Parts: sequence; C-alpha cells; structure tokens
Amino acid sequence: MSRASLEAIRSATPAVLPSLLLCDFGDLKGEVARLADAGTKVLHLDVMDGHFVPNMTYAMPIVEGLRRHTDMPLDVHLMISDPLAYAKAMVDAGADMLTFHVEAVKDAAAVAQEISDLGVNVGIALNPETPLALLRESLPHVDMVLVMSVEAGFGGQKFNPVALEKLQVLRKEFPDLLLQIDGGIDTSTIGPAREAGCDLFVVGSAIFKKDDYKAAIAELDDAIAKAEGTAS
Ligand SMILES: O=C(CO)[C@H](O)[C@H](O)COP(=O)(O)O
Ligand SMILES: [Co+2]
Repeated sequence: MSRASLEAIRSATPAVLPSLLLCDFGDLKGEVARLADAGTKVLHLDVMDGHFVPNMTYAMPIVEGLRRHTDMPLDVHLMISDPLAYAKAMVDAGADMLTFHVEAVKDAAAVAQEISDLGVNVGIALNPETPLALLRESLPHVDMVLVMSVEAGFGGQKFNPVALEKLQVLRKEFPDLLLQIDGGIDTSTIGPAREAGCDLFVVGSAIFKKDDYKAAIAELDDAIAKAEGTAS
C-alpha cells in the first residue's frame, strides 16, 4: 500500500489510532479484528530498540504478520537509534508510514528524504523537551509530524501539555501538514489536542485498559466531536 495510503490516512482524519503497545500479544489477530470492528482505520505500531529508549518491543516479523491480516494502513513509530538501518526492511514488511525521532539522527532532512525515496510515507517525531526548531529543516521532506506528549518509551504516562503549544504553532504555520499526537491521550486530553489542530490521536491505555474497545473509541470520537462543536 505504502504511498497510496497517505490519502487513506488523510481521509480518516480526525482519527483515533490504537497503539499496539499494550494489546494482548497472545491474541494479536483477535485484537486487530476487535479494533477493526470498533471502527479503527489506521494502526499505530511502536518499535523500540532498548537503546534509543529504555524499552524493547517488536520489529519486522510482527509488522509483516499484521500486514497479512489487515488492509489498514500501518503507521510505524520507530523509537530506534538508527532508523535508516531498518527502514527498507520495515517497508518490505508492509509499513505504510515510517516515523523516526529527530533526536536519534544527525541530519533529519537527509534521513527523511532517504526514507521517502523507499516509496513510503515519512513522519518525524519529537519528544516533549525537544524544541520545534530542531525539525524545521526536515519539514519539506516529511508527510507528518508526531508531537510526543510523553517521553517516548512507555505507555501509561501522564500527558504533557507542552505538546499542545507545539501543535498550535505547527498548525498555524503549516495548514496542510498532517499532525499526530502520542502519549497520555484519553477523553480529557483528546479534545484540547483537536482544538490545537491535531489530526491523528494515538491511544494506548485509554483503549487497552478497557474491556470494550468499541465503547472506548466511541467515547474518544465523541470528545473530538465536542471539541469541534459537531457532537450530536
Ligand atoms: O509511543 C508510545 C510510547 O512511547 C505509545 O504510542 C504511547 O505511549 C501510547 O500509550 P498511552 O496512550 O498509554 O500513552
Ligand atoms: Co507511539
């Protein structure tokens, strides 16, 4: 899917993207089916290497396995020290969007362009402490900015409102840029993020700690609609 999936992602906005960090990995197929039934349009996959962040998750085999079971765009959040070393393997495994961290690389614009040249959509992520200035040069080369509202590495952390200021600045300067937020998003933080101009909302705990994913996602969608003034 890769490149063509950008339109699928754009047309799904505003959208809740479940983060498969806290799901039941013993029943991955079932989890994906439950999320699809709950109306999920895009999946967020957290890849951690135990080096860039002090946590490890999964890599290409899981992406490839998911690719065989769903047509949903796979949005891969690379929390790894050397994104270029694995970018092609991730594309071959079926990733549609590869997001790397600006803190991980020396020349973010060049990394973004190299990933883009692989025929995949590119996102650039920044942690709460990282200033927006660090990613400015790379913006012409990316399809999406991921504004972290927690320090990358773990689910279940507290939302940091510094992300809202960054979203507002980006939205004002770049009306067409796809903006994503990740970390501590729940029914109380998703509305302010929408008001700040965000398009894509990554959610882990606020879905996977609930028994009923459909109800959890509906509540998040409602909170977005309220923020837009379109709630019924
Ligand atoms: O990238 C991430 C962590 O680095 C995850 O996508 C994120 O933390 C989701 O979990 P939660 O909604 O519980 O914060
Ligand atoms: Co993530």
